[in-house]
Amino acid sequence: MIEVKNLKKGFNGKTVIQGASVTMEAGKCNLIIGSSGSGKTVLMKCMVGLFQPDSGQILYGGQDFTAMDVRQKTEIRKEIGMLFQGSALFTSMTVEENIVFPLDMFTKQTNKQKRDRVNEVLERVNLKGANKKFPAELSGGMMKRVGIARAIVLNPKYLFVDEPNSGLDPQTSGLIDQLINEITKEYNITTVINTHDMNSVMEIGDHIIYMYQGEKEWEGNSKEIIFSKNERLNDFIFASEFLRDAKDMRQLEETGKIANNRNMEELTRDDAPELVPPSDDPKE
Ligand SMILES: Nc1ncnc2c1ncn2[C@@H]1O[C@H](COP(=O)(O)OP(=O)(O)OP(=O)(O)O)[C@@H](O)[C@H]1O
Repeated sequence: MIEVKNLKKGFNGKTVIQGASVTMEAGKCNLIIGSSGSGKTVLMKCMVGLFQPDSGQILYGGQDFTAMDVRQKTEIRKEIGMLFQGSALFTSMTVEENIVFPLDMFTKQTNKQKRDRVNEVLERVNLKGANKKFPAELSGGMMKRVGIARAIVLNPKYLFVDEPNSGLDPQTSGLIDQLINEITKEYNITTVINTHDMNSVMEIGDHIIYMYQGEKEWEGNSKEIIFSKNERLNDFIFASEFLRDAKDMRQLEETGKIANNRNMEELTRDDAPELVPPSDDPKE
């Protein structure tokens, strides 16, 4: 679990994060959403220690990361896996060399142990045997999977993923989301994802934080987001006409004003009660 308490961060006198408080839960995909410039990346960079907050606290498993010295912060960083935009693979290194990099940095494992671990994570991301390939030989989705393999090679407790679906087609995006979601549950990782992708929000949004102008405006899960009454959030997620229509349909279904498929089956059974159209008479 990661707790962010009253976090503030600004640049050149302009406050970007205005006292955000939020908890990232273990074993869940915690999604940060919000329009461009709302502070999602700055919040994430503060959490992983790439930016020093102006004030507030970030607690990893109850320990205050912001108050730690360099040695203590390094210990926490060993527990953090990161996948930032574009996969950020080293292009001159093979897949295996890319994945072994954190093991070289942070462990004293033997070559055999490292090779075994690389093979294990490659298998986990369905890239068995891709060890000797170079990034240029891989598709965008495969590169993301190598990035995920590298991010989990140290068995992290925390996983940070920035825009996992950027540059991917919808189907590949779905597969990457699925993989991140499975890994999160399998290893009980606290996963934090910055995303603009509404499919991800609906598919893997165990816990969603909506940022608006540097503050947490709303939080909830993928079921609650559809019924939220928060106007700013609704303007953001239902920006497209299509999604607005889909939302209206879903609300009507939920409130029983229209028959969904299941109701329709029940209503058309031979023994179903006779359908009586609703009356327009205001007295009834
Ligand atoms: N290093 C920096 N120096 C100065 N200002 C910065 C810096 N990093 C971010 N900002 C400013 O902080 C604000 C929030 O930026 P941030 O990148 O967090 O937005 P975002 O919500 O992640 O946007 P996007 O969805 O486009 O990635 C922006 O106004 C940006 O210009």
